[in-house]
Amino acid sequence: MEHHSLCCTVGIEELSSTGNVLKKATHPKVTVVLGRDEFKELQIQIDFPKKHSRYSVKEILIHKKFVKDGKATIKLPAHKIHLMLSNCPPDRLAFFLRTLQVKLDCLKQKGFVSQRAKLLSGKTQEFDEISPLTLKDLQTAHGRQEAQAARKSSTAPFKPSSLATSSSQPTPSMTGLKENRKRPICSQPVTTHGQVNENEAKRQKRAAMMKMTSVNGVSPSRIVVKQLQLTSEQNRVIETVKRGRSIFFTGSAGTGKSFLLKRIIGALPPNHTFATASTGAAACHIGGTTLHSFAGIGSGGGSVNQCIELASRARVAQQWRACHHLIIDEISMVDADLFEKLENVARVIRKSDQPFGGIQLILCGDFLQLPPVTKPGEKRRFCFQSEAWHKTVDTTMHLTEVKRQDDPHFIDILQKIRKGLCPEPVANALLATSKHCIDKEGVLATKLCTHKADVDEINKTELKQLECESKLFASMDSDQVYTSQLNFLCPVPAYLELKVGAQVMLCKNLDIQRGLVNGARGVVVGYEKSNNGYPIIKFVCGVTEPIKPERWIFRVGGGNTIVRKQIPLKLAWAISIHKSQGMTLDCVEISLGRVFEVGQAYVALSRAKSLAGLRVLDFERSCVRADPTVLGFYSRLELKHRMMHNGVEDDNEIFRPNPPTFSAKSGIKR
Ligand SMILES: Nc1ncnc2c1ncn2[C@@H]1O[C@H](COP(=O)(O)OP(=O)(O)OP(=O)(O)O)[C@@H](O)[C@H]1O
Ligand SMILES: [Mg+2]
Repeated sequence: MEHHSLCCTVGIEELSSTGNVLKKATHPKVTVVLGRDEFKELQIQIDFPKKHSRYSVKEILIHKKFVKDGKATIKLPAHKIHLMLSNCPPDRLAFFLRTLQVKLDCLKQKGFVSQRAKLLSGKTQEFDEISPLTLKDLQTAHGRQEAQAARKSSTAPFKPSSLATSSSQPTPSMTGLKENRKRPICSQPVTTHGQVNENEAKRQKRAAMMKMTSVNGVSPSRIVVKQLQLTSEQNRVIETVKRGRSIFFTGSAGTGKSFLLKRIIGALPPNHTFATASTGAAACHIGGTTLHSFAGIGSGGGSVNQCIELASRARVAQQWRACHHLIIDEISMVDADLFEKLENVARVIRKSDQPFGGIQLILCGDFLQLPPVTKPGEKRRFCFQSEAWHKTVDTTMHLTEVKRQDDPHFIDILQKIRKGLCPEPVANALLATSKHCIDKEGVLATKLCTHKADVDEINKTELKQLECESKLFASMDSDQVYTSQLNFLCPVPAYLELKVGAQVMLCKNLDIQRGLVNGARGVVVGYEKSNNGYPIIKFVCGVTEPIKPERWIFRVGGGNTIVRKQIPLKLAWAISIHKSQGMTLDCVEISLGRVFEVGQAYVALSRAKSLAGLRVLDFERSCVRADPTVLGFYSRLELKHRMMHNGVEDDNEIFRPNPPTFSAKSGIKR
């Protein structure tokens, strides 16, 4: 169902022969279906409440610049029609457009039935939903694109730079296209997340892809799926979300909670989905905004009535009313008081007696990581201790497969630390890391500090000590009015000062396969000779390459977005443990002498991908602490789960905090 239909808003523009708009109508909540007619030719059908319209598709133009925002325009020149799709779940829209494009390419390869043959056929009109994409379709379409590229390049003068783009448009000689077409390949359907339906099909697909790689030198993942696949437990969470349940999903650090949230965001309609997190850094990981900024209740410190008054301002209230799905990452840092106020505000502003005013909540985090910030002397109350939590959250699910680390020994150490346990072997293993030499070819380990003042001091001093000239890179912000908001939300500064030798960290996933991922560590080794003079970074993963500006887009409510374009780097001699929450780091040095918070040591240690990439200084067993209230909460959940399901896993609630399981890479079975 996912590949061929879209439920969204459709604007239909009818054009004159000169291209002027004659008529325009917008239809919210209609279904756009991709199908085939009786001649197996492509059709787009729009299902309105009482009728449908069909358009045969032979030539199309697709504008997909805003697919990530759930918007695209399909131009059908033969019909003089523009279909403007909006409020589509972004991932689903991307897959729909891909299906449309690929199926059309395949059809063009095969050839259309002539008008005369159609008239003479006497067939009755039919409409069948289109079949899912298969590897064969993808290859056929890919072959057609290559042939087009080859035709273009045979007429265009040779440009050396065309080699640089060959990774996205391989030439036939590079891909061995001919051999490729003859090779038998599986033709199993591919789903939204690129999974084929059967295990055997998976195996065949992998084998086919491996063959393609070896012959073509082209990454098959580029041809087939760019996205990493979800684990089965991640899939179960996404299915529960799609069923409309208000859910809290938890799991230890690195089990892919934020990763999954991004997929959930991609599966929900953007106009009604608000992605937030308790901190700016965490919000940035999921491309959202802070919970405070969404809620529009200032710091949340006022009384409930004051909060309601603040949230009643037109722009904020409109946001609350538009929200059907509220996502909150790093929920552990939201305290009970704030959660209760938000629940109250939601009911009043939305004029609904339902919990949270009927909004579906998608909460995610690990309460054994950083807790809510409290003032001295204030009693801490976690949001799971609130009445509002019990009223709202109807499903709790647990992710158990650790994806950040793949060494079972290190995962085991981290699991103990998470629960506040530090037996002697664990302490010894961590103490032994103080001798680790983790600085690699000029890339020094990032220091994780307990206090922010130390971070600023270290980065400033270290940069100053480099004797060469500095270079300043200024960001391009969509609107100067939002610069301070962007400074808060965006991981990269408005002005990035670099010097050769500066320790930096990548703040965006650029190329997962090559290790250019958010948190990847590197050092500045020079600048491009071109006009732009972008910094050339040598990364720990072995890649050395210039880093160009990237865009960060933040939804600030009401469908509005603010954008910053900047080099995706920040100084990385040091960062604070609070800022590091949610990150994955290559090489880390942690000073735990001044730990002041429960879960702080766990957050710091669990950023490292491996023990080998970790150096712990001033380690004392006393710095490992877990909050007893949280431990109680998790044990109660486990007990409840055992009692309800007698150890049998249920679709609605999974709770298996013990023991941790490991990703396939670790080689340990669950
Ligand atoms: N299904 C998956 N396949 C491959 N990699 C994955 C998958 N899920 C998560 N990852 C990777 O695992 C790492 C950790 O994921 P993520 O940051 O989402 O974990 P988390 O549970 O949010 O951790 P934390 O509690 O520290 O915030 C990331 O590098 C992410 O890309
Ligand atoms: Mg996370």
